[in-house]
Amino acid sequence: MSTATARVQAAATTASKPQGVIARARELAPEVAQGLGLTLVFASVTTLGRIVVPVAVQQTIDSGVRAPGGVDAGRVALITAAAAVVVLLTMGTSWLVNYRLFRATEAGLASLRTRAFAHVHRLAVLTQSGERRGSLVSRVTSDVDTISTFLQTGMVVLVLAVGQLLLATVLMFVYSWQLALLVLACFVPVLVFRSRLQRPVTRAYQQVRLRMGELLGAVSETVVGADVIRAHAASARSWRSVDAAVEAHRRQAVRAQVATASTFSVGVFVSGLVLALVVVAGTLLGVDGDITLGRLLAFLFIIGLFVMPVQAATEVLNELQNALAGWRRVVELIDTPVVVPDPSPSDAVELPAGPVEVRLEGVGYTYPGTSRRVLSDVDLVLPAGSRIAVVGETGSGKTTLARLVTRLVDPDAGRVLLSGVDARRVPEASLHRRVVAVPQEGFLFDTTVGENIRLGRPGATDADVREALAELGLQRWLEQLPDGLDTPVGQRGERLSAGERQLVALARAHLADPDLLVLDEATSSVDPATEVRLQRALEHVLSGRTSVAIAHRLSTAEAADVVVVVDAGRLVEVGPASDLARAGGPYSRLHAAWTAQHV
Ligand SMILES: Nc1ncnc2c1ncn2[C@@H]1O[C@H](COP(=O)(O)OP(=O)(O)OP(=O)(O)O)[C@@H](O)[C@H]1O
Repeated sequence: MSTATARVQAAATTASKPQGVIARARELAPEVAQGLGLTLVFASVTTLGRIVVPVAVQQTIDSGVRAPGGVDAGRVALITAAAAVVVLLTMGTSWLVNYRLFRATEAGLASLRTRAFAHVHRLAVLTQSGERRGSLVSRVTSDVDTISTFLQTGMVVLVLAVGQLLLATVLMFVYSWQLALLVLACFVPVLVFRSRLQRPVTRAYQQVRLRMGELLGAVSETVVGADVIRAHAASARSWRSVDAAVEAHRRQAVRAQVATASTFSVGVFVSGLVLALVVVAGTLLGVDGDITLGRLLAFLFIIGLFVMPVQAATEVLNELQNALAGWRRVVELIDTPVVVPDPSPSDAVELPAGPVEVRLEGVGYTYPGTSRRVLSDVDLVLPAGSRIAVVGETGSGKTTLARLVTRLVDPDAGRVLLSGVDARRVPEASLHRRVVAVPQEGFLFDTTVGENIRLGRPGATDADVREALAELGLQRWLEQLPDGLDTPVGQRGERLSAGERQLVALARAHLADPDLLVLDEATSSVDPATEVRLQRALEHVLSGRTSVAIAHRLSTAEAADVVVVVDAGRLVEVGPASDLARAGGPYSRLHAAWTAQHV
């Protein structure tokens, strides 16, 4: 087991216990607990305020309306006014409790979201890749939402409910221990029964969420793959899968609602029954002179105060479980070690100025979670300022080589030296200012052409962007665009052609002006005019700096100073294109195949 995997597992184990999750969550979002003490004081005042009404009823009746000397109107007015003041005060403290909790939790959750998002970015490209990307996003969005639901609504309810339950119980015993025992005798079995009944309800809702996830998956697949679906006339098939997912969700939601309604009805039935029993038993006690009318009426109010928290607490305990599960997933994400960690400040070294020399010494690499070595024993020196083309069959390891050179991954054997410095010792921020990678399909953001190019050098002016385009010979292309630099590119750049997207990606790299450029040449075919533009732009982008191009075109390989041939994870040939073409090895076969394509 690798140390990284061991660390992930250790983090997951510590955080899997509820205390562990809560302790780690407090470290990650300390704002949530800030001022909690005062909030709890306000919550206690609010709870105390709730018992004012039954006490006022009892006092009004027993010592006001049924006062020994007849109705004491002054006393009734005094009690009513006092009760009104306390109720108003309670309204204020209840507002304060909510406000303070919202403010603290929003601050905590905002920093948790930021940390989680930042961590997702820092995780290796590999950890983010594939189906995990969706689940990472859901951790930062829906998992944090379950936490916020509990903290902002559930926690207040829970704190108030516990206080209210205790106060109501004490008050019931103060007014009539016999009736209090009667109420408890009815509710204890209900509590036991409800917690049993709650489990299937929880499970049913988990299933509902699962079905909702499947439904969203089915719908998003039909939206994202709309073109393919239409092109293959496969709409019927996709609608069938969406329909099936909608139906599965509907059935599960009904099942969950039926289960909830059953537990709710039991609660309503028992509260009604208890009220009736208390009225009967209270009347009998009253006849015997054991309870006053005021106390009996107050008691009926208190039953309400007792029932409400019992019902609310069971529901909130559910939310608490969801929130704990949410915390656990977010904490696990944040505690997942970064696969390419930044060096410690004492170990950090900046790259020397000027074009970068790349040296690979005994480099080997195996993707995490796999056992096949995709690169082995790679020894290679790429002189500063030279132009290198990497060629090889699909799956031979070219992209992996590029990832190692740009430090998107670290080798598990050997080392990568950039201008003599181990890439692991160069801080990420400065490394990526000097070393820029241009992927095959450069991602375009849903903004203008100018903004997308400016991404290469934030702070560049429009004039800088125009100058970069002019240097690449793209002035005429820019003039053709409907709004010049302000032309919107659409989502993922879909309003531009594939070739134009590549032009934007090249301009972005040129503006960044790196000392080492690693480029995965696009394979998508473009029209001849754009092809010429691309070739010319590429020439400019690559000149004057060290460049490593994963070449898919003969022209790129032939223009390079050095061609590196990768085959099944090994370097099999290195040398000038003209020499390799005559050597009769793998490159000459590739060269022959390319030439045949162009005949
Ligand atoms: N993220 C990954 N996880 C696991 N295996 C991977 C991953 N990326 C690539 N591989 C495997 O590593 C091997 C080399 O892949 P690589 O992408 O480096 O090849 P390539 O030469 O760039 O291919 P192409 O020309 O098709 O882009 C392949 O067998 C591939 O299946």
